[in-house]
Amino acid sequence: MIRAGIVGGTGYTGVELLRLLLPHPEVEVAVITSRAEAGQRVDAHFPNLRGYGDLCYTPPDLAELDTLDVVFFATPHGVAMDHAPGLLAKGVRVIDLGADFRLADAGLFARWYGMAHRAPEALAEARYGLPEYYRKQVGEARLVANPGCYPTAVILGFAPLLAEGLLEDGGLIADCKSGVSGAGRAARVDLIFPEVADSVNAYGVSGHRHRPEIEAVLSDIRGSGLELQFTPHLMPMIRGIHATLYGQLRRPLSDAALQDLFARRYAGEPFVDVMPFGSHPATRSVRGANVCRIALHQPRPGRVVILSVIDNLVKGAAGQAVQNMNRMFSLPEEMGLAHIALLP
Ligand SMILES: NC(=O)C1=CN([C@@H]2O[C@H](COP(=O)(O)OP(=O)(O)OC[C@H]3O[C@@H](n4cnc5c(N)ncnc54)[C@H](OP(=O)(O)O)[C@@H]3O)[C@@H](O)[C@H]2O)C=CC1
Ligand SMILES: CC(=O)N[C@@H](CCC(=O)OP(=O)(O)O)C(=O)O
Repeated sequence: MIRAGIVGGTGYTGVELLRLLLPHPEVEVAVITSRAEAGQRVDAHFPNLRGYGDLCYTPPDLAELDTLDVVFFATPHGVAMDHAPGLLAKGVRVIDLGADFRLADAGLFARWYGMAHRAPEALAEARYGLPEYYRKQVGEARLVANPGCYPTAVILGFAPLLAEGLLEDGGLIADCKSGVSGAGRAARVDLIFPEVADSVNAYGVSGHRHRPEIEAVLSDIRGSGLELQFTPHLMPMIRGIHATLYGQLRRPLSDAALQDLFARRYAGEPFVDVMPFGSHPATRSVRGANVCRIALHQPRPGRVVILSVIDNLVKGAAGQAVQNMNRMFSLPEEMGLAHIALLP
């Protein structure tokens, strides 16, 4: 059995990790941390986990984490970078659901996250945990940077066309909507029910920290630098990300050729569903499942619109982290991730 620890076990992604890892046939969750709830039973706070053991929260303690096989950091940025080097030195593998190791360039990290990177050596060895594009690297990694939720939806949608050099540089747009759980569980007035219900707003239009992540990864996949407009919106729903991606083709492609390109690129990928051409995937169709559903449109010749939906807490966070763990420990990638989305 893989002995796993979760740092940040009271947040939405930490609890989602528990939902996926407690029934995982090859994993024993040995440590779950919370500073605020140390000593409390996990299922006293999260009754959906009753019947899955008697785990209690402990304070984050490096000596205890040192003894594990893998530690997941489901913490705000700036936490994992302080612990990862010590854990790696003890042979513990690390998966960070936060942003500490996503931007390979420490200068870029400092600019967007407002803090100097405190573990540049670990940053240099971290691998970006999007198995559909970095499967081999994830399999060999000791430290995996789990992608951001918006970047997962945007990259999986844009990458097949960009990798083939089929999109013009100008006019790449990612217009995205997120459920409120994307902002985490910490109390904030702008996230209480009367503030978010029955209303929609854009935010971060002039610059959101996921933009450099998306641009860096798509540039890497394409093999040359690119820029895009990323516009996130907060939606009055709990889970889900819906990305509407706009691009202009460099040369004419029929609808059937477009569809075939995506179908071939994601053939055999257990967690990417290329829907019939012209479909309109709903976030509801991925709720609770580790899947990204993609649909293609070409409303006018050359204008491509790609729709990509994920559950931010599953394929956008905890599910992808388990997929990465499976890969790092040479288990089948689908293990423990066979959930069908909740409908309605
Ligand atoms: N929500 C989402 O949809 C997604 C989130 N992410 C990222 O995953 C990470 C976790 O997100 P989320 O679950 O939403 O966050 P939450 O705010 O819901 O939870 C944060 C958790 O981290 C713990 N924590 C906070 N500060 C520290 C610290 N200094 N040391 C140790 N533990 C700490 C908290 O517990 P306590 O304070 O009691 O120790 C809590 O359990 C973030 O980096 C986020 O950006 C990534 C993709 C999607
Ligand atoms: C709705 C909402 O507020 N979403 C968050 C992004 C999700 C997240 O947690 O950020 P990471 O993926 O970088 O870890 C935001 O826009 O800041």
